[in-house]
Amino acid sequence: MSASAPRVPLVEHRADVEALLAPLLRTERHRLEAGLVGRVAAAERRARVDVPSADNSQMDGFAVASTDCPAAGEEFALPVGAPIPAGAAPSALEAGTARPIMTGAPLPAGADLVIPIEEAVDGGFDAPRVTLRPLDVTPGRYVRARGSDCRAGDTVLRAGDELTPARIAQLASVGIGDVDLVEPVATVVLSTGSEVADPAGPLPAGDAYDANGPGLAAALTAAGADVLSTDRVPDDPDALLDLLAAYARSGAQLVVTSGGVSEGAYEVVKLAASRPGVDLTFCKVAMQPGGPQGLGTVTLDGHRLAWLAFPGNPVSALLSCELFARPALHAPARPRLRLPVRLEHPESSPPALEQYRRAYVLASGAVRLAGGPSSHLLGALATATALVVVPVGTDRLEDGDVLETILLT
Ligand SMILES: Nc1nc2c(c(=O)[nH]1)N[C@H]1C(S)=C(S)[C@@H](COP(=O)(O)OP(=O)(O)OC[C@H]3O[C@@H](n4cnc5c(N)ncnc54)[C@H](O)[C@@H]3O)O[C@H]1N2
Ligand code: MOO
Repeated sequence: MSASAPRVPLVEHRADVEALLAPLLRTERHRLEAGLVGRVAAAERRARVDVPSADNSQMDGFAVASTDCPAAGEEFALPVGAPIPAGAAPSALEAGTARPIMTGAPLPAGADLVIPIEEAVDGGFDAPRVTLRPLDVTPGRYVRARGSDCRAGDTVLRAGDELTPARIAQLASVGIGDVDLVEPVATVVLSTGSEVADPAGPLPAGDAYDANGPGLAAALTAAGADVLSTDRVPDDPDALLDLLAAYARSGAQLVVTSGGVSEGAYEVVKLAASRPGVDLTFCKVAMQPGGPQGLGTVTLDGHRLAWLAFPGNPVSALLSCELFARPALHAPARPRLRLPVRLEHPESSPPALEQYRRAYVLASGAVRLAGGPSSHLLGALATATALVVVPVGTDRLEDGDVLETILLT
């Protein structure tokens, strides 16, 4: 592409990445179990039962009819009937009696109120009579109504929802034993660049340790991908294609590369793009960091891989994963809020680009920018808790400006 090609709007590139990855996303049914925590639902589920399944007691105490109780605070005695443990199917309450009832036990027909044992002033669960002085005798007190948590037929899971511990608990509580989930996409991560070194080894002068391999592998794993391997390759298209052929044979569905997509003389991904079997397009997205992007497919030995070619600067690579790969892999959406930005002095932003600034969320509910806008400033991203989105058309940020903020934690 020429240097003057128009910038592609971010939403357009995101849609292209989604279209590329959509055929890779399979759905499978799984038995509901703890190991599914963090996975993402592919389909809606509805409650099979009311929860609670019957009107039941919220306290250990006595089930009574409110019509048998004088006013709140007054003392009165009632004969004690058969106790109702949790799990019992109780007979009806005889008028003018009290039944010991345990938390979670069904309310007997005829009772509309539970008086907790702490409000018994004489007698108890085992005595023939109990004297009560309730603080309140309003019908429904300490009664959990059938269906007050969830009604049969209510939607309890939507496509795209993350299976959190609470969701797993609720699904179980409404009788759902299996769920349809988005299956992890088999992914390989490849850091390109002759200067990119193994973090376990020595660092030759002027080189850089491979931050993108571990970083992208972690980000893709967090997005639900199954990362099969992480490798490095020098600026040599033959070496790159050899690795891609091995990936294609290994059952990988997606390769994510970093580097080699800008305007230099040794852009290895761009050089590989002219080889047989490689179908990649390159563009500059109207964003910063993360402008130079490539996407497409590579077909080698009869196996086809989708290919996301991210830029090499470490913040650009991680941001590309956040904004393009995550939604396309159907990872749960991050919370987005509009928050005021606290600045010591005004900051500039390139008005033609959507700029992503690293930031901390303050206890006050505002955000403070962390570090500068450059795409090599990985340290600030490592400590940031949010990304502030400076929209296209903005050339200056002032203290107190309210901006969309993506929460990262
Ligand atoms: N003439 C132009 N030059 C550049 C442009 C441009 O539009 N015109 N765009 C700049 C932008 S923006 C970015 S982003 C980078 C993208 O370049 P590449 O994708 O080709 O990436 P590299 O050149 O290979 O690397 C860039 C930078 O990042 C370091 N790097 C690369 N991989 C890793 C890694 N795995 N771990 C740590 N650091 C890595 C690399 O050493 C470079 O410093 O291009 C600009 N140039
Ligand atoms: O787009 Mo580059 O990612 O700004 O450094």
